[in-house]
Amino acid sequence: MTTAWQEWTADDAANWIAAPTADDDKYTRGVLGVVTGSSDYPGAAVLGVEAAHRAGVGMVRYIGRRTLRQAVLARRPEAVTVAGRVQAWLLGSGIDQGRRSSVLLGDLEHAFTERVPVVLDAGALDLVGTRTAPTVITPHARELAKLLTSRELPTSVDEVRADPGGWAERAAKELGVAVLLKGAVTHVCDPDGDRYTVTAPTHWLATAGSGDVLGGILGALAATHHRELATNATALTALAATASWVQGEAALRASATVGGGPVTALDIATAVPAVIGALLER
Ligand SMILES: NC(=O)C1=CN([C@@H]2O[C@H](COP(=O)(O)OP(=O)(O)OC[C@H]3O[C@@H](n4cnc5c(N)ncnc54)[C@H](OP(=O)(O)O)[C@@H]3O)[C@@H](O)[C@H]2O)[C@@H](O)CC1
Ligand SMILES: Nc1ncnc2c1ncn2[C@@H]1O[C@H](COP(=O)(O)OP(=O)(O)O)[C@@H](O)[C@H]1O
Repeated sequence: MTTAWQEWTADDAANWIAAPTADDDKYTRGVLGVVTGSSDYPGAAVLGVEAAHRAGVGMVRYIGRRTLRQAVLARRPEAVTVAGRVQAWLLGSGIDQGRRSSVLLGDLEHAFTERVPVVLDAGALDLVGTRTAPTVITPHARELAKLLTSRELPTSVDEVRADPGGWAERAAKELGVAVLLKGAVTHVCDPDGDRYTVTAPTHWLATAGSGDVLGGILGALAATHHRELATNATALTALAATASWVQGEAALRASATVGGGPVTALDIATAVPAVIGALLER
């Protein structure tokens, strides 16, 4: 029997926020490794790292070429640009799949060898299934259509948009990973049959870089729940729904501060701590 899609709520999201304790340090709280951005899209690297910090990760290790490291550090001096151990990876935002250098491809593939949870976005989506690490993919409709077509499940962006839940489910089953399909209603599901929708509370969310912010939030949540994910990979699905909920609520809050007006991706990231604070108070 197929279960209905369940709308993710504030109470659901509140169950998936990890607050630090007296026993914690930055490492136990979770370190997120990030391989994102490119000379075409340096901003995606900045936005993802910014959002991860705002979502309460212990530390971010950003891996990328010098100009990207400089851009990230200009916004977030807290970021560490030295390779080392991480508890989760965020890969691909702002990367063009067709223009990956061998060094970049090496960095992306190396991330997979560690068997820690991986968030795959944009230019790293094609790596799905190449390793067994717990994985969540975060495509929009066009990216999902392209990915499925490349895996001998031909479809089009129009077909995905007409039945986003159906295609998200098919992708989860075919690829064997959790899927977060972005849209005005975001569909999150996994091969085990967990199925959640997250309805955007404001359409101002649809702004350039908003998805890069989502990737940072989700990466941070995966890193801060690394212990739980080690024994329960399906937690990644709940964390993905939570990240989408936090992103939407942050956009709503940011918009409220300007009388319901427009927000930028950076505004969304900046509003994330207040959303997390409110969830912890519930
Ligand atoms: N600040 C940053 O660093 C940002 C970085 N970003 C990063 O960018 C990367 C690419 O992500 P994406 O989703 O934009 O690209 P993609 O899936 O290839 O789709 C392209 C499609 O869009 C269409 N299209 C283009 N212009 C259009 C127009 N004016 N009006 C209408 N349609 C238009 C175009 O159609 P065409 O022009 O070919 O007809 C094509 O179908 C990704 O890595 C992401 O992380 C973003 O987050 C933004 C902020
Ligand atoms: N009409 C809409 N209303 C509200 N949110 C939307 C709408 N369309 C898209 N979104 C959200 O906006 C974000 C766009 O992300 P994405 O497509 O990756 O763009 P970008 O690559 O510019 O970051 C996603 O989180 C998606 O769920």
